[in-house]
Amino acid sequence: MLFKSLVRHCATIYQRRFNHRSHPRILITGGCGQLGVPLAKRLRELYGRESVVLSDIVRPSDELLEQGIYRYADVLDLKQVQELLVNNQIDWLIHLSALLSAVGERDVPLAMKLNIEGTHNILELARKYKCRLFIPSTIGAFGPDSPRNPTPDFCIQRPRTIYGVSKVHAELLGEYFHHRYGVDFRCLRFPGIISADTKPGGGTTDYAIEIFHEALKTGSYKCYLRGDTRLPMMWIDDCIQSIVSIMETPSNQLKQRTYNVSAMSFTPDELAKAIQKYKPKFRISSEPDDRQKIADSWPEVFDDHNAREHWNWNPKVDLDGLVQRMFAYLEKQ
Ligand SMILES: NC(=O)c1ccc[n+]([C@@H]2O[C@H](COP(=O)([O-])OP(=O)(O)OC[C@H]3O[C@@H](n4cnc5c(N)ncnc54)[C@H](O)[C@@H]3O)[C@@H](O)[C@H]2O)c1
Ligand SMILES: C[C@@H](O)[C@H](N)C(=O)O
Repeated sequence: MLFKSLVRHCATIYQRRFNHRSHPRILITGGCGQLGVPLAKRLRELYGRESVVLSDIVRPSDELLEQGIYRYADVLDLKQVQELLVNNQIDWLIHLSALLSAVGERDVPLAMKLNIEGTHNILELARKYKCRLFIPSTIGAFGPDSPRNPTPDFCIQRPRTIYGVSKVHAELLGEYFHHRYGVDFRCLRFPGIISADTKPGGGTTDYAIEIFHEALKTGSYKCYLRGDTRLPMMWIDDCIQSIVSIMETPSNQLKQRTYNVSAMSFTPDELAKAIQKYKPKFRISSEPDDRQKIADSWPEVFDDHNAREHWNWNPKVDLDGLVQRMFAYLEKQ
């Protein structure tokens, strides 16, 4: 007992003196959303409960508080985030706060503030404190002039949503900070992320989650996109694994700083067919709204061969696997 605590004490002194840790200390901004909650859970499994500080501006659930450290932090307040970085000796900064595509179009001034000014604050802090920085981008960073099937990493990007514009801004500024100041910036462009236990935050791809809840509740779903609207999608566990993989990849192995990652592409009609294997009576109809125009400007199929080649990106879940996982979780509730 005495020997063990002596060893622990020496290890702490060693780590403090040489600033050497076996695990990174991580701060997640906007961490109470669809991606942040499962990401914090996975990072705590990998690096220890105390290594991850989850932050947001919302009141966390009791369950979330029990899982580890939570701190209030508004990314528009640089000093607040700075204090957290310094006090917790943060090594990795994972910046998730953002307004998504559909909600962004409803409040452009707020989207500009949060997605652009918030990102400026985070980049400045990553530069000052030499943090490894992850900012997710999206299929929404492409627009109607981009090749849509497939969409490669490098091509014309002229998005028509404030969300897309703010994400291209983040990609370019992150890469600029990397080249100009040596910031270890890493960015993945995600497709629509599908999860069962966390809710989507107001994007164009949210239908692919809502449809499961309605299938169980009413047996039918009226989709706000046309039945033939093809979009890239990904199961949440693959998304979380992609973040862990890119963050763990040695910097010199990354041949670019922004990568497409994909797993599958489907239309509402194809998803409905896959659901009918479990719920044969399920019916889908469609009444397109403003989100149709957004979806029509986005990639249909994402080309992510660079991520696969450079750091072995390899998603595990396909459409059938996704449907099976959604029902397995939701039917237990
Ligand atoms: N979910 C997807 O399908 C998807 C796809 C591509 C990219 N992304 C990106 O991943 C990131 C996380 O997405 P998500 O789906 O978890 O979003 P979400 O909307 O579920 O969560 C965003 C969080 O940001 C928080 N937030 C809002 N204003 C804030 C502020 N001023 N300071 C700090 N936090 C604030 C919100 O409270 C919310 O919890 C975003 O950058 C998004 O663009 C998501
Ligand atoms: C695709 C992604 O960025 C988000 N789910 C949205 O639709 O806005």
